Amino acid sequence: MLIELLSVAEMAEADRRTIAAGTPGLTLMDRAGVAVADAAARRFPLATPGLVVCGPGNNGGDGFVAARLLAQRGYPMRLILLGPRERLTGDAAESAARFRGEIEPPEVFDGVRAGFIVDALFGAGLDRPIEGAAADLIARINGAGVPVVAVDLPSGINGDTGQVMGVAVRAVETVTFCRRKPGHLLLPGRIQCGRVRVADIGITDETVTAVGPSLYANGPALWGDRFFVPTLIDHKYVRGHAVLVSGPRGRTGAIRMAARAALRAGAGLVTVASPLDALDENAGVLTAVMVRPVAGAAALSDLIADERFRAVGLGPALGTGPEAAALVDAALASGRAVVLDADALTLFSGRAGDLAHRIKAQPARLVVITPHEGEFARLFLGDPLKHGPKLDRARRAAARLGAVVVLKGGDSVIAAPDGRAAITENAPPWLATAGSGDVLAGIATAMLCQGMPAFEAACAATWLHGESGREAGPGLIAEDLPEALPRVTRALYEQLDVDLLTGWRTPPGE
Ligand SMILES: NC(=O)C1=CN([C@@H]2O[C@H](COP(=O)(O)OP(=O)(O)OC[C@H]3O[C@@H](n4cnc5c(N)ncnc54)[C@H](OP(=O)(O)O)[C@@H]3O)[C@@H](O)[C@H]2O)[C@@H](O)CC1
Ligand SMILES: [K+]
Repeated sequence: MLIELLSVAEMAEADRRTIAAGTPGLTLMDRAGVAVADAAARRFPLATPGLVVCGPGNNGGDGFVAARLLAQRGYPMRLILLGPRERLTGDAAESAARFRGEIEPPEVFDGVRAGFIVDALFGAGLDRPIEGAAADLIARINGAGVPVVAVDLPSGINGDTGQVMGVAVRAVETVTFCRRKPGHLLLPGRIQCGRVRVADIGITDETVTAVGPSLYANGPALWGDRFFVPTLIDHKYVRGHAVLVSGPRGRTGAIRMAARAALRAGAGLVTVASPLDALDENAGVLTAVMVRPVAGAAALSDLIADERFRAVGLGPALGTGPEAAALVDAALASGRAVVLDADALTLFSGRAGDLAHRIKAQPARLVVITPHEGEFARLFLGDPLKHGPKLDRARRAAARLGAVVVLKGGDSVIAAPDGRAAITENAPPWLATAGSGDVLAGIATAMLCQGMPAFEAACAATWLHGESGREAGPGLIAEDLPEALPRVTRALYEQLDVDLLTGWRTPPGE
């Protein structure tokens, strides 16, 4: 699937440019209607009675086209229009005029015997909460117990945010055009969409590029060319030495999981920097991961002054007292790439400005932060940035902090200070388990350690984390995630055409 995601405004701009370049809007609408009719025909046997529910805009226009085509193909079709027919304008009015069947009012809904419904009420033009007759119609659609194919978006889902605008259709399939929109990936939109199909309606790739999208679906197509793959001639220091900073005695498990994940994710060497009182606890159970006694912030500074330590990860069970704060300061003052998670973020509760100040003191250095919603809310306590749609918040936080932000969840959003962002869609529900975030922090540290740029590193880490969750399957505990990474990495190498004997990537055309 194509990786660019277009905002509603970008899609309208691509549409406008395509029309200006000579393709009539009605042609685009016809192609959209064909794609919807094809999707319905693929799903429902011929002669299944269908009901198309049209709204007052161009989404409804697409519905009129689909109804006409399905009727021509032999489906007994009925069509309901919300609002007076005279309100239809432009291409939608023209498409309504070409529809030969009866246009019925919403009141007849309950009397219609349908085997499927095409939802063409609202798409990209939904701009306020749905109330009254429209809300009532959506409730009836959902209550009908009949599969729904949605045109562009399930009506009620905001295309930019994935949020439900009061009420929303629940579809089994959504047919969208040109590229997916953020609302197809962001929750709860993604669930309401069912399967998403992208139809080509003749908007060229050049037009999409010209519109300048900066949002992507997270996957190897986005960052694969920056993913570090070791070759036969590389020694382990090429992959860097990562440091994970342990919490105090009795709270060391989290960092060991992060450390193991970092090693599995390809860091050349991994060291757990351990307070003295926790040394036995850490050393007793670590083997390939090394342990170093690090007595406080000054000792951490000394350790990572060595440039072979490329990346530092800290936060999981670090603590939130002054000693922990000093450790975070030492990491941020070091010039090494840094991943901040959990307690390292809680330490800056309501003080995002202080964190930004520390990060921006070294603008070229890479910082990734991995808050879940609770940590994000604490970080921006009392700040308007705390409110609003997830994608917006992640982007504004990244710009404010000068760091790449991974705002975690079932639809983790990764945002960079330069405005680029990605939405992750491969996380299985069972990935939300104790310690899962610690593992992600470890993988992210490993990606930075291997020299990936911060945005790509964060995207790759989040994707690998999701894949490992899928690979481990239901019932997983966080310890399973690092163990699933080898299989996930092998599959990724295959996808990236990496020769497993040499680590070389197959040249194009080979
Ligand atoms: N872009 C493309 O390339 C192509 C786009 N195409 C299609 O066009 C669709 C976008 O069409 P669109 O812009 O006309 O918007 P649409 O979703 O029909 O809704 C607008 C209407 O709904 C109304 N309305 C809004 N909110 C409301 C509410 N809460 N409650 C009640 N009413 C509400 C609003 O009314 P008003 O605000 O004027 O009162 C207006 O009448 C897009 O999703 C795709 O399917 C294809 O044809 C192919 C090419
Ligand atoms: K719709």
